[in-house]
Amino acid sequence: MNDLITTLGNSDVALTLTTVGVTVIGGLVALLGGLRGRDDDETTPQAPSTPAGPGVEAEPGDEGDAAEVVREPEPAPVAEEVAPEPALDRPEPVLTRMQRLRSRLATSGAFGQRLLSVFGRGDLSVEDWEEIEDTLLMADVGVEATDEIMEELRTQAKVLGTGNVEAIREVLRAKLLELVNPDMDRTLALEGADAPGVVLVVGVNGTGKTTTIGKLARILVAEGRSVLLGAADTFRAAAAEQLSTWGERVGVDVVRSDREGADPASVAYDAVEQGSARGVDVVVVDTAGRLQNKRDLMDELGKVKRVIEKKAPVTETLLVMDATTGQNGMSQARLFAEVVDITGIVLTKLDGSAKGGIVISVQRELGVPVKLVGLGEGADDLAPFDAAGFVDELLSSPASR
Ligand SMILES: Nc1nc2c(ncn2[C@@H]2O[C@H](COP(=O)(O)OP(=O)(O)OP(=O)(O)O)[C@@H](O)[C@H]2O)c(=O)[nH]1
Repeated sequence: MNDLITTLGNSDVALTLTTVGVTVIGGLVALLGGLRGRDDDETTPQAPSTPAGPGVEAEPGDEGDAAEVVREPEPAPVAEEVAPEPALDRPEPVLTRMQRLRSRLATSGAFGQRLLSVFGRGDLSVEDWEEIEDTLLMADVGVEATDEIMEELRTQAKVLGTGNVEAIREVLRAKLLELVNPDMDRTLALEGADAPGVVLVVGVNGTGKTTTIGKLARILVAEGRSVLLGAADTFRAAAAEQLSTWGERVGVDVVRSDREGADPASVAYDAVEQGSARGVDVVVVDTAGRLQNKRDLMDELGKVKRVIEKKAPVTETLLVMDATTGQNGMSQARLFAEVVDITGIVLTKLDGSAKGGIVISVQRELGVPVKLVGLGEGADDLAPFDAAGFVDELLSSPASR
């Protein structure tokens, strides 16, 4: 019908037919919407994105007709929700995305560059060494790793001379690389055995969990995988809405309950069950991260995981962490790690943080690799974490970027 509308739109007669077509679509959509409204108490999958949206939007001169549909008194709220459905996005390929994001990472977390500028002063005073230590601590590298780096720098500075910035850059590069650990396996486990891969996403609300899932869905779609999302953050209805919006943009369905406070484990189960039935490659499940106390969290996340695993094993459990929250974020991360087996960390908001060192401290603390980094609010601002690239950017001079 999409093609039909687009083709017919080139003649006057067709314009009339198109108008009828749009109205019929609007009516059907309203009908479906009405049914959905009555199903409020059930966990219902979102209707798949209809391809009519792009066709209708591409039609020049159709705006008035579409607006008419929206103005109809009866179906108005639903038509309003569905009629302006955007054309499917074409997610940016991962490689392009990484190149674009590297400069943003550099300008935000470049504490390495600040350290090198101190060495550029030549003979270092006690105050200069303190400044180096403070810079590392302020960047959330952590006390232990800071001690290690300081020791290495003091030793090597004696041998190489503090003013030899290029040689010190190499020392610092080697040490940071060792601490970031390029040997950790950062691939996402997305392959289920005779079942979809299941990615469970946990973390405190506000860290960027839902946004990250939206961005991750785009990456997976760009890689040619079929995806289904599960909105098991039932604590806040807006979270499911937000997830649906992300899903619609790349043509990914969302299994959700419209009832606030529905059982998260049952939504998660439905998502995995439907994912299996449809034969999708990956199901990504969003969860609520309220932290009233450890017991509640353990009960809720534990149950979600147990119930999902009646259907298929969870292949990847990602902890989403806000890089700007420093030590507070670290203690939350520790708590989540006690409650579920974290297999990877997503570090968000690295663009707004001068604390790139959190990569080192969180990996060291949890023994789990940072697998993805969020570098902005844009749809394609999520990239796989690349240890060597990260360290190089920390140390690169602004002129070389
Ligand atoms: N600058 C920046 N902002 C981000 C990034 N990731 C997420 N955000 C923003 O952080 C805010 C919170 O993101 P959400 O995805 O709603 O957080 P959440 O953890 O899902 O929280 P709930 O929806 O309450 O469960 C939003 O304004 C996002 O746009 C990032 O990498 N960089």
